[in-house]
Amino acid sequence: MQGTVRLPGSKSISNRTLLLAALANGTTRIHDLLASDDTLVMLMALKQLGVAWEQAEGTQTYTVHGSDGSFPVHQADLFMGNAGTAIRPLTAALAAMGGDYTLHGVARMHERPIGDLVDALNAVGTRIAYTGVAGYPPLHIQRGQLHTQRMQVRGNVSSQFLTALLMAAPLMAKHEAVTIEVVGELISKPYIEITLNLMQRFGVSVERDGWQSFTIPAGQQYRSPDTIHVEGDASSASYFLAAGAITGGPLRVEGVGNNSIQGDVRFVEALQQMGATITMGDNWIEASSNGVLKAIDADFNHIPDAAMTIAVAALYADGPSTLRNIASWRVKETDRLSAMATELRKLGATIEEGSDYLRVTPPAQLQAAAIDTYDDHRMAMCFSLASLDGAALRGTVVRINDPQCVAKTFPDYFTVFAQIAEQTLL
Ligand SMILES: O=C(O)C1=C[C@@H](OP(=O)(O)O)[C@@H](O)[C@H](O)C1
Ligand SMILES: C=C(OP(=O)(O)O)C(=O)O
Repeated sequence: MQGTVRLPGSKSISNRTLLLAALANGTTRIHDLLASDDTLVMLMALKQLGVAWEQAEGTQTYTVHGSDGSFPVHQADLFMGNAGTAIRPLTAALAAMGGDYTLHGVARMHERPIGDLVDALNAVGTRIAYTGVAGYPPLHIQRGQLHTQRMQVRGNVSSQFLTALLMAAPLMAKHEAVTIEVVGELISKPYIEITLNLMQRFGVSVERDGWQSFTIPAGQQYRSPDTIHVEGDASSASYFLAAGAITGGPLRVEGVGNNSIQGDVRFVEALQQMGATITMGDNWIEASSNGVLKAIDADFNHIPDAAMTIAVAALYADGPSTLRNIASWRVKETDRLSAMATELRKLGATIEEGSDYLRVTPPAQLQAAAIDTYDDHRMAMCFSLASLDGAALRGTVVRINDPQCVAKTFPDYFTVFAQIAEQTLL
């Protein structure tokens, strides 16, 4: 498969930028915001909270009028879909502001943990209650009495809890510094770098001691940087880069490159280990190969989303591959370890599913299969790769059930995928 794909905007950067712009002093113009379910959830929530924004017609340029640290509306019932990057940061920001808010989402959102974040916040005086099952949304937030100089949060279930506290911290550090300590292990670390980078661009600096503690000096206010340009999504890039590696390519993605602040660009290191050739510019990445992929055995804790793409690319490798340290897969859009194991087996692979690892032994010949997607955009996108001709394989008939779930982060994924496939055939 050959060609060039212009990537949609990064989900992680889009939703962080929207929230920071909404909290900031001043007006922010955001270019290339991701258009998807997850960003729509954030945009609609901000509108309900009284934050004014406009979309320039026919573009993904948005102008957000910052509320200077305090949303105008103090009572709201907010639908968060299944967007972790919306519910977690908004919970912390709204709890810090105080008001009367409920946050809820789709059924799966009510099975995704949020207890470590709620514990961290309630320990310093916020009032967040569970209206369903303890530890999970829906949540009810009321006004509390804050004493936030020292906060503690666990980071072994999701890094988004630390991200949420960091982004809300300037609201709580008006007169005294706030220190956030990470208790135990922290997973998905590169996402914290995205958070700190964007906070910095909005004028807030954070002092850090490695991954252990983060101090937000008192008296800082988010200030609009005027303009923010959202990079292409590095996780979305992984499907096309893997397609280049599986088929020989070259396949190029535009929108991310050497200058990216997203940890998922490190997906290319895994492809390189598998024998692919990667070239990169400031704003593009290209993958090609000689059509033979090597098996890989690696820790994927730093790139949990893009790692799903490796699990499917492993079908084309020359032996068994092992993806380690991916327990967080179990609490995302679906139990991804179990879903991945079930669907890879349908294609003929031999799978060992551990509590926090997956071992994929490719079959001699892929079998045609109908793949279930579990309302998980990444299941739909990464299994599209199983339809490709590897060097040693003929194209396989893969049916993707319920493909519309890609709307979470990449609504026209299958149109783009089909365009590249057709161009290659011409
Ligand atoms: O902060 C972020 O933007 C994200 C962090 C990761 O979650 P965990 O920290 O829960 O692994 C990732 O899987 C998610 O898609 C986006
Ligand atoms: C885990 C994901 O999403 P969320 O931001 O909802 O956690 C994902 O996009 O793979």
